[in-house]
Amino acid sequence: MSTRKASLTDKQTKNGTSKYVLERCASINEYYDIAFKVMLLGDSAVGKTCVLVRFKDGAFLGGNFIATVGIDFRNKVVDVDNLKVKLQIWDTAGQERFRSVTHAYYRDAQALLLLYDITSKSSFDNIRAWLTEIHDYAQKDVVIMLLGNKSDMAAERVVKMEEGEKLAKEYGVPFMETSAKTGVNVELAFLAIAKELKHRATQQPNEPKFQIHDYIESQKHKSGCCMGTR
Ligand SMILES: Nc1nc2c(ncn2[C@@H]2O[C@H](COP(=O)(O)OP(=O)(O)OP(=O)(O)O)[C@@H](O)[C@H]2O)c(=O)[nH]1
Repeated sequence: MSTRKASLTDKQTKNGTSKYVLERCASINEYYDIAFKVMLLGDSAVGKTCVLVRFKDGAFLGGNFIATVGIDFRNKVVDVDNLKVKLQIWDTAGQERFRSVTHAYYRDAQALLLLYDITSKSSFDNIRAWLTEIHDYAQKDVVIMLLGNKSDMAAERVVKMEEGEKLAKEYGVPFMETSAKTGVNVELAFLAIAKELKHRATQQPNEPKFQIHDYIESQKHKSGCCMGTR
């Protein structure tokens, strides 16, 4: 598939860390009970690839920024209430010229992580346009989460956390600030999504609905870390 010109592979090869490619191959056969497709969306350079690599490998892809070409994916299996949940996470190119490629993938996604960069006002202002695209191309009941990334860059911040919260509230979606560099809230974001999707897929009629906002709040308090989570 020509459009899956592996962005991660490109980046990793250029950074001399091709072990990621091998790890991806090894993980393909990992056992799982249930699988979901998750997509990362947002402007170019907001940190989508770095958030994915942080979640998958616990590492930060620093150094020169190399834009994703087209779309690529990586798998990660997480435990949710004694079930192995495989997240197939699609990393999309934020650049406008790849938009028609990524549109084709929206309809298969059960969850979308929509990112902006807290040091980039334009990436935040474009969130409304991204939500319009989501409305046009994604499934009606897709799970959406808004992430304000690069929370470690406090000195360069131009988007207040309250602005992110307000926008998320307006659209009724969960929100948190993340840092692919320090790892703050990255795992929590994906786990919350995995739990929501698992509950939707397996919920019995008399079972209470999973409350993703409450879950995020409870985890935030449990970890004693509240920086950047709402
Ligand atoms: N300080 C800091 N830098 C980050 C963070 N996340 C990403 N970056 C940097 O931001 C730049 C862009 O990151 P990418 O993950 O490649 O951005 P992207 O959204 O995948 O960009 P496209 O592939 O063009 O869509 C890189 O130089 C990263 O090192 C973060 O949380 N903190």
